[in-house]
Amino acid sequence: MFKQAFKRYKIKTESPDLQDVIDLDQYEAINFDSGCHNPAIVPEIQISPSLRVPVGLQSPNDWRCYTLANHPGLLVIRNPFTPTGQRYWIARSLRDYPQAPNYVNLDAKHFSVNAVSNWWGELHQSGHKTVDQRLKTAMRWTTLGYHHNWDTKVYDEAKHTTFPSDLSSLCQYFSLVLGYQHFIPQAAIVNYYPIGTTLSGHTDHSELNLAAPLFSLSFGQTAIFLIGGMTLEEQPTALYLRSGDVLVMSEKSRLCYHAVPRVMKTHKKSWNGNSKEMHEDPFNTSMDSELYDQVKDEDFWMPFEGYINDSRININVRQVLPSDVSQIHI
Ligand SMILES: O=C(O)CCC(=O)C(=O)O
Ligand SMILES: [Fe+2]
Repeated sequence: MFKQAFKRYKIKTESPDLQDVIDLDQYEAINFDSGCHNPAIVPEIQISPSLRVPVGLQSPNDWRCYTLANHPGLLVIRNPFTPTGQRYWIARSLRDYPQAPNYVNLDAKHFSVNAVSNWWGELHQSGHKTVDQRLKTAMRWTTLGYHHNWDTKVYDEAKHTTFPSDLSSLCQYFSLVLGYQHFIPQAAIVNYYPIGTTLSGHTDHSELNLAAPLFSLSFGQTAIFLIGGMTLEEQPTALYLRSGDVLVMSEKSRLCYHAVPRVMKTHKKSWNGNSKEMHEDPFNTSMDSELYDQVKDEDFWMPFEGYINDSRININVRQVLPSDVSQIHI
């Protein structure tokens, strides 16, 4: 069931039938227009009044948060970011996160040492369009914090670097707003999806702590995301994940099969536009405030725009260890 659905959306030669793909924006419009109660909207998010909103996010009072009736534990916060906030995370994911000592999929056999250690810096050096294009599309993932070993599917205490504190604060904020008191971001995979690339069906079960939620941030072009059940036999649900969307896999959905069969061009560039900065007293001091200012400048932003115009970025954040454990014991 899962594999058939994956193939149906992936199909390249013709455009797939998108009728069954859940569009949270449409869904809300239809239900509000007809005045009926929307069962997919999580009725209320409990927000602690003492929590200060990080820079680059809208007030949680303005968030729209959805859950799917047949996938308990799956939540989507529909783009809680401001345009500048999106630009900041896009720039961090491209310029900074792929830098050594973080791990990337690029290897020294096929790419220069500089490209492996500083992909974005290297990308604009060659002066050749085809060389740049090859390097641009070759980047598929970087790992942060505990680095997942894709072959053995284990995390290893020896392969551990500092988790970026800005991303940690952001995800901790999301987790607190949603009522998870003890979430500690310890590992992240940043996935890069040039249009035409996919991620096939899998479950994420390598973490020692499978009770903790998983936070998945989407930026750039739109994904069709498939969420299924605990086995590949169950029929998955398809939904659009758009730029800025925050997907949370918790409880029953934490170990469900999921995939990205397609990345589609969007005409709504929600990372462009005026950010209504709503508070003067931003709390996320771990953010790179220089970068936050720079991304507002169109000249500085241009190369990032060039990348995100035909790619999607996903930042996938997990807690690896049980809350009372400080390292992986071998
Ligand atoms: O790109 C996505 O939305 C999902 C990525 C994912 O499932 C993963 O990194 O494990
Ligand atoms: Fe996954």
